[in-house]
Amino acid sequence: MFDPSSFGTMAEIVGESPAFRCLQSLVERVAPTDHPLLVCGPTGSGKEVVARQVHARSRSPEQPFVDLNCGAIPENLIESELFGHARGAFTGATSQRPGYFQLVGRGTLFLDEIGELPLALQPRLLRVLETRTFRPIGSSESLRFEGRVVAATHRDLLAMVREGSFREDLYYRLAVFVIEVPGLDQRREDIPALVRHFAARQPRPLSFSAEALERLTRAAWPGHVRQLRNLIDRLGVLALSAQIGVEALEPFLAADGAARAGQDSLADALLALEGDDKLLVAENLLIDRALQRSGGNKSAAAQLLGVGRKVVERRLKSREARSHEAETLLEEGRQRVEAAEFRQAIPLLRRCLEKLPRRDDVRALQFEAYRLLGVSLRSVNGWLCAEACACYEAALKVGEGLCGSTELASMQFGIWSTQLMTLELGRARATAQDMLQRARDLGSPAALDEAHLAMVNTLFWLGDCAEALACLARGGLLQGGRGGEHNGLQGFDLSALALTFEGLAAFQLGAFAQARQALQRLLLRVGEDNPHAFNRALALQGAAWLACLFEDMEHLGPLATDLESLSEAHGFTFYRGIGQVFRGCHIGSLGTFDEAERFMLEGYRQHMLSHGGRLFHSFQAWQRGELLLRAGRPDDCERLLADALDMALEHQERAYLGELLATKARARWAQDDLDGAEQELRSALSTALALGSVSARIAAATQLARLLQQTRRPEQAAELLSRALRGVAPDAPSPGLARALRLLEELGTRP
Ligand SMILES: Nc1ncnc2c1ncn2[C@@H]1O[C@H](COP(=O)(O)OP(=O)(O)OP(=O)(O)O)[C@@H](O)[C@H]1O
Repeated sequence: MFDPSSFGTMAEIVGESPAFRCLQSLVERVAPTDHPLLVCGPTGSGKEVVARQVHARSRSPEQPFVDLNCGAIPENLIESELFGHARGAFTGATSQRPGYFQLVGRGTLFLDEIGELPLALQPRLLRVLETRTFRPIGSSESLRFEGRVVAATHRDLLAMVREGSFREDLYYRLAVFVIEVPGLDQRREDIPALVRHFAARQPRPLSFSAEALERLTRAAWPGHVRQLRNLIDRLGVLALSAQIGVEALEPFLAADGAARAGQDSLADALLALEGDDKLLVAENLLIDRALQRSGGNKSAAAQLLGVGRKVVERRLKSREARSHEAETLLEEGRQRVEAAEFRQAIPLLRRCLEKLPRRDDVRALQFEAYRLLGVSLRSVNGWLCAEACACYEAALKVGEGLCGSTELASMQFGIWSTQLMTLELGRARATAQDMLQRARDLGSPAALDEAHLAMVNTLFWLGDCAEALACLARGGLLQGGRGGEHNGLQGFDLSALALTFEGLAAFQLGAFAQARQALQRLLLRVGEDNPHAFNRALALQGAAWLACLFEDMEHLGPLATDLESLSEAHGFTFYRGIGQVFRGCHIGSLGTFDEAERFMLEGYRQHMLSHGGRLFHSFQAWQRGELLLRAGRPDDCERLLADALDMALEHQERAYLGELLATKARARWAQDDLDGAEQELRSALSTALALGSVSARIAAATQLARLLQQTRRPEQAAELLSRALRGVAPDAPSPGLARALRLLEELGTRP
């Protein structure tokens, strides 16, 4: 609602967990831009608090923060609330009334529950975002919208787009930056600080014993921070003493649980249980619980269940028969897997899982069945198979506390790598977070190094290079971990991966000397005699990638060829694809455009995309776009990059977002659309600033300065370029920086 008292106020925001820090670092970077934002997260997780924080850190915190809940206002009123109306616009409009687009001024319009915005109004909101103008109902005059829209939702908007209840074009307009607020279950480390924060706000400040805090940290919070805050508020009023121990807490937690244990939620919980036949699952649960409560006495259990003893006996018998059948199927499945007959193993293991009851005493069988099914599916369908990944996830869940932690950590690595390859970056980050936790509990340096690298790799693709470098530093993995072997649980050479991501992240952050050092170290590793083919491929990949960024064609050619042939010989399909893309980059630099394009297309489509892998798409699209520009095909380049941008936005893959935007802008320029190119270059520049990508900032600013120079605005060009280069160390410059410095001199300004 419009609340003038809320100008610039910011609720205190509490959180220190890695997931929360990630969120904060994104907020810091996007807040000072004027891009629309989409804040996602479960109900009660703190989306509005984050939106207020964005406002408080925006360029105009003194302007209003206007909050409209799209789900709470009747459909027929939303339009006039948003746009306002002229006098006499409709019956009852006795005077002119300004809408939120006007009232917000240069402030923030927070559209909560954007998923509830009626379909009919969605194109109108899109128009405002695109043209920055709007017309009140019944008025002939257009007004300018000068504020910024921050939308929030707890719904899966992309799923709504797919089913047609939310417009795709509006989604992409809003989702340039998506801020995902993690639920409390993904940041339990924050619970103690939140408890203390809410406790201190009570009229009678509360204090909690260590055990009570521990109990709260372990409890389930389906209503997230709001539910936790409500519980502390209730304790503040009703607890007998201000010192809260576990005994004082327990009744409140139980009441909280009971309050939500309505019949609907009970049924929902049963429906969410695993197994195809939910009725059978529910029946088993009831029988087991009744037997447990009656100490195994079947007559007493039958009484509790409200049936005769014979019924209980019959059900138990048929259950035993099913278990026996499941065991036989599992044994047959195992034999098939051992004989590498994976295709035949799959139906056996599927049937085994159908027959197994969901009971604690058969967890070991379930774990084994899921694990073997995962292995078989992966062997038949490749390691990006979603069902295989789901099997590993299920095995991980039932295997918790049952089998060796190292085995579980390996399984989690498999899940993470599939999520990363398929660009499910939000889920990959959550898995990497769990991996870190598990590795710490396990106390295994190899698992910890692996988990750190999983996080670094994910952060890089999410476009958070500063956090990626910080994570490498926290894991002691800068400069490849300096000395000592760094092999993960899977036996990979983690030092080569650490150097690769250090180099890539440093390059994006403008720390070119650090990036060059990483390249040198990788080149040394490539030169070493390495009997482990996969580890050699990792080092080749890193070196080739950095050589490509530094336009070091002398090294790139042989590195790319080696990577391609080594991967082909050993069946590393994905790396073969990467090798071909780099070869394309090298051949393109020699001016053989058609052949270069063929290599790039084949590498990406045949060896990556056709196996479901989408990682690397932005890099290859950027490089292919550059090639098309040089080949004089700007219209093809523009089309390619528009698609690549859609994909990047859909997956929140921001590693090369600024570069994609800048190259696309140049394609428009090459088609003589100077105005369009200028606008897009400005947007590329502000995106690069928001992402903290110095390389993309330099590229966009250099092109924009050239355009300004060409359109007779040399002073503006010099001013813009020297501002963009501020703070960038000129030593060991990247080719892009060297070009920018040359242009600056040409414009008569000293760097
Ligand atoms: N990180 C945090 N630090 C302190 N308080 C928080 C934090 N996150 C949420 N809260 C508090 O939790 C409550 C719920 O937060 P908020 O209203 O922002 O959630 P929401 O995700 O927008 O919920 P909904 O989806 O229902 O609109 C508020 O009282 C808010 O002050």
